[in-house]
Amino acid sequence: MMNTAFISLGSNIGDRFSYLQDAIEMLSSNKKINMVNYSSVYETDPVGYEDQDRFLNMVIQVDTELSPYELLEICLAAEQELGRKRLIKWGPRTIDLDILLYNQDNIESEKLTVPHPRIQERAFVMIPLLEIKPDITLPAMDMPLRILAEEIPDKKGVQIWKRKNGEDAFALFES
Ligand SMILES: Nc1ncnc2c1ncn2[C@@H]1O[C@H](COP(=O)(O)OP(=O)(O)OP(=O)(O)O)[C@@H](O)[C@H]1O
Ligand SMILES: Nc1nc2c(c(=O)[nH]1)N=C(CO)CN2
Repeated sequence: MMNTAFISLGSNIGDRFSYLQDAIEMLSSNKKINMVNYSSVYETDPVGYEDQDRFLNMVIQVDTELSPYELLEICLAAEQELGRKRLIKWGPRTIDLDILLYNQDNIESEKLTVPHPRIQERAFVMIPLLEIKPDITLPAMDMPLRILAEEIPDKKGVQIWKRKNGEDAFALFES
């Protein structure tokens, strides 16, 4: 069965854009993952732990035959491969991949919580997510995220860094 998932990517160490590109290439190289869409790349003020460099953040949409747990394993493996180290909670990282949504499923287990529990607190997630899916609704919410996000906190801390051009899923990385 084909499933749709939204994944957020973030990086604030080293060549941040290359980490985003490499992570997307790793996910796309999996035969069971198809890139469907992606947002512009945003430069964002750090949230949670503030004494660190600004992030590049973006959101991608994929179609996949993988279960949510298999998709998580692929994301964690890509993080490992790209040198992610967990030193400080919410601290600097070469790459962070979070599963925001998987269809309209609600998943709550030790390993995985979907929808990602902090979507609605994070302008750096909501702005790119709404860019690619303006009418998105979170499961068990009777209102589109766009309405819930009208009073997005810290909107000023999220600025376009590289604008998406065209609909081709790889155009972003060609220019
Ligand atoms: N929706 C999800 N997407 C990715 N990882 C998740 C999700 N829900 C739970 N996890 C678990 O969280 C762990 C990763 O935590 P991590 O250190 O990346 O958190 P973080 O990205 O720093 O913080 P935050 O969760 O606030 O974004 C993974 O090992 C995974 O098992
Ligand atoms: N701007 C920004 N801040 C963060 C980010 C992130 O990706 N972007 N990730 C965090 C932990 O998941 C904590 N804080």
